[in-house]
Amino acid sequence: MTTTTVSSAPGGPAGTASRASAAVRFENVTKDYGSVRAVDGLSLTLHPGETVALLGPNGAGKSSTLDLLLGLRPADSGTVEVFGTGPREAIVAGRVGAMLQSGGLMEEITVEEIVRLACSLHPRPHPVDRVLAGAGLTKIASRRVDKLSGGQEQRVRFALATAGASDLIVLDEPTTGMDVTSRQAFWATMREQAGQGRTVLFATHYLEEADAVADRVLVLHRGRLLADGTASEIKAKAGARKISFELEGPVDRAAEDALRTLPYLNSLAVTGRTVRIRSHDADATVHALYGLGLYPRNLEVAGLGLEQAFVALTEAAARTEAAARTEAAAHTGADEENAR
Ligand SMILES: Nc1ncnc2c1ncn2[C@@H]1O[C@H](COP(=O)(O)OP(=O)(O)OP(=O)(O)O)[C@@H](O)[C@H]1O
Repeated sequence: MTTTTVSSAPGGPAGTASRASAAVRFENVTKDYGSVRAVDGLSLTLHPGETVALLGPNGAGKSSTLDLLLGLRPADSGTVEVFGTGPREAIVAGRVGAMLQSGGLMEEITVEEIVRLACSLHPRPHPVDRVLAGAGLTKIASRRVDKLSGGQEQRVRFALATAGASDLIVLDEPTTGMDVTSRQAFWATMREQAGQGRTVLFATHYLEEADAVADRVLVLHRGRLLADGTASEIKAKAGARKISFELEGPVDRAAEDALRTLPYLNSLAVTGRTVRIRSHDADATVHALYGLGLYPRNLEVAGLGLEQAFVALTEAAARTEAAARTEAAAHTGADEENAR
């Protein structure tokens, strides 16, 4: 049987004070859609003032996680708290602003009117002009919402998310469809919001945005947290430095065996005389390489981008899962064999 814990309000039982100081707290949260487990025992804490990127391949559970956080769907089990209360209480108190991926905007209403409406509904509204300017909408304030381009619609959604002084801003793939200039303006506004102490959580497929904007990166895979750290820490976890060089002669078995003894080795690929290595600590690996007496030439060391790190991590997780499935299937086969 699964249970959903009802979150406690601030000032409640012992232990609540530290819980309330977290902006977001997930504890062992699970969400199923029929036979699909979208969120699988997820635990995490976001602290006030953090800007956090939520990454993951398609279907990793990013939108489901945000839906749970916003109280749009109930968790099947576990606890979801926003500023120490349930998501709905936090939203009613005006503490959360959200920009979701889809969701139709009202029709036959102008940009200014819809923003004005959002401001009027917020318990702690910002001035309408400021919200319009922050989302780059001043020049198209009198245009009808149903006549906007996809990127302009995104900016309206952003304006709705920032209509008041919310403490947490949740954004699901916010810059999809925006041109480069709009994106830059968007992130400038977002940085301003974060600078005022707001917590910002955004799901994105643009890894360069996560790298440039986020203090912290969460990588989801099959509803589970695969990595949690700064962009640099995520890169390091994936074996973040690439080392390449050539050897004078062909790389024979002895040379390859010697290379495999290098410290902090994440992967080793040999093509003819060219050797490519991924290392968790390039300085230590290169230092040891010179100790092997192999005389590397044209040595290059390059950083792994967040994108490559993300691909490396998710592919490694998929490989581990596939190996576990194969092993489980082999066990099942052996059990059946033994039973005969
Ligand atoms: N309403 C739903 N009914 C059934 N299955 C769903 C529903 N919503 C999501 N799923 C499934 O749950 C899993 C997680 O989906 P989710 O949309 O949370 O992932 P995501 O990381 O946001 O993906 P994307 O990057 O493609 O937006 C997927 O397997 C998806 O097919």
